[in-house]
Amino acid sequence: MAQYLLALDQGTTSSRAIIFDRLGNPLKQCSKEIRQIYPQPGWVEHDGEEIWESQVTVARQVLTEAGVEPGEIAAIGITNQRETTLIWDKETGKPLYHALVWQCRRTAELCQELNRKNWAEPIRQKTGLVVDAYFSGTKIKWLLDNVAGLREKAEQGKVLCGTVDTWLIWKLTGGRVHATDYSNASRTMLFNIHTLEWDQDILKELGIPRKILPEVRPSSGTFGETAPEIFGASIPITGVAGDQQAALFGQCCFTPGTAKNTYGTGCFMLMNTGEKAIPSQNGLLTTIAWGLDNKVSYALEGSIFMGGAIIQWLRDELGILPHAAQSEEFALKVADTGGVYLVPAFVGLGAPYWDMYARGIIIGLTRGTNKYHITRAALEAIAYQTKDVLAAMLADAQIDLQKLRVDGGAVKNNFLMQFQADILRVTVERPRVNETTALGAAFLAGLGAGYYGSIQEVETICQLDRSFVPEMSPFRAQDLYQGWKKAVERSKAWL
Ligand SMILES: Nc1ncnc2c1ncn2[C@@H]1O[C@H](COP(=O)(O)OP(=O)(O)O)[C@@H](O)[C@H]1O
Ligand SMILES: O=P(O)(O)OC[C@H](O)CO
Repeated sequence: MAQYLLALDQGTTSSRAIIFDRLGNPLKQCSKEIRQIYPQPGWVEHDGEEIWESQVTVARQVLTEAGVEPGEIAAIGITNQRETTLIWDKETGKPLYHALVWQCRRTAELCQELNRKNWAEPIRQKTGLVVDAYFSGTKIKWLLDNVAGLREKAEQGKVLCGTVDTWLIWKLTGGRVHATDYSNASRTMLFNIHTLEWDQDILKELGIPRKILPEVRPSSGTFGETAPEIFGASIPITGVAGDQQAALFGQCCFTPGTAKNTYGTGCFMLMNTGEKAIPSQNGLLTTIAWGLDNKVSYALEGSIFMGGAIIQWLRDELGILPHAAQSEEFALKVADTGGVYLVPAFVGLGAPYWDMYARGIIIGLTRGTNKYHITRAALEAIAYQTKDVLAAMLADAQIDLQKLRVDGGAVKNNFLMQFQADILRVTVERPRVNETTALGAAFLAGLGAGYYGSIQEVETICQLDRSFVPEMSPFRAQDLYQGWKKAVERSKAWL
């Protein structure tokens, strides 16, 4: 009797596998780190074979450790680091180059060229994205232009290309299915998010043959079955979504106006905007949330480069914090930051400022400033950045937000969550299951396999751990936030 769902979560730093029961409880989870390859400053690669090997290893391991037979898995859901691009030989199934990772900046010059050729506006209109090396499109062009013989092979239809989900589907189905889902396609900068087709004009400009790209399918539905030799029995793959969209789904943000923020290394905030693709006037991305029940839902997205990574910096580089978890205790040792602000523009500022020449500052220092003030200022900076993005989102969507759902490694920090609620003036809701990305993939797979009858059934599974309601006076919150805005101005255009 198939009673469980298996989520495969292929992230930037690790491959994970989690088995969930019908009520969304994680039964068992396994993970394996993957190597980060930096061939040149600003270049980031992964080994495609290692992505596959690590993912299949943890999938097998989780089944063994949980004592669950493949036949007890109703369906597999796949979620993945987005934008990262692979290219492989159709015959042998071998990668023809390392995967170019979303963080890789090697195509920045290609993007500037596209901007010079006035592609920014058409690309924004068609794909909802800004022209940036972050997305897959220019990565594919780079591979075709720079890997010897690749363009000819591509023209002859001998190679296949895709994001990490597509690579895993291809491998899991024994090379039978070359497909992706709408949410992943919407991160390539090649996909028209309105007509739901690969865009011929952009493909032509970048010299990418249509035939190397995968078929695009709804996020919930049939993608194929795993080859029997992989797990000892075939398991249907019925859910696929990019990790941030999967987290939005795992947080049950099903209705327009609901939003989640993930506090990991960086922060990614997504708001469901329903069947409307809202163009951003405030530096956010318009993206596809998922395709489900013959409908496509859209989202607005704001990306913050430095989130929990600021805490890692205090720990590893400044050495003033023994463990990330201790940041809460440190912050609570002082009543406030004593007027200190930390603007973590270590790699420039992302949404909504988009200033790549900004650099980090700590400002407002006095003789009385100590490590507790600085730690508190670092945590507060995460909350202020989130407020910046949310303000842009509310301006774009023209709505009011009552609640923000949160997940990721840093949400364990109760001080941060309370301060977030105080600064945003909205209730911050932390879910019972923090593995929302994997849970979202499991939900999509469960719906696609008919394991769950409806989205309403899934909604009953989402449960809260704790809500944080604003306690600080609105005047004080406004005052503090104004200080932040002033500090941000000082960090801009530094280089
Ligand atoms: N208690 C805590 N308070 C603040 N930050 C924390 C805490 N625990 C972990 N973090 C931060 O959360 C991040 C890890 O979260 P995670 O969701 O695992 O990130 P990712 O998926 O990006 O690797 C790290 O940057 C770490 O500094
Ligand atoms: O793998 P993560 O969790 O760092 O997420 C990466 C994002 O999908 C990049 O867009």
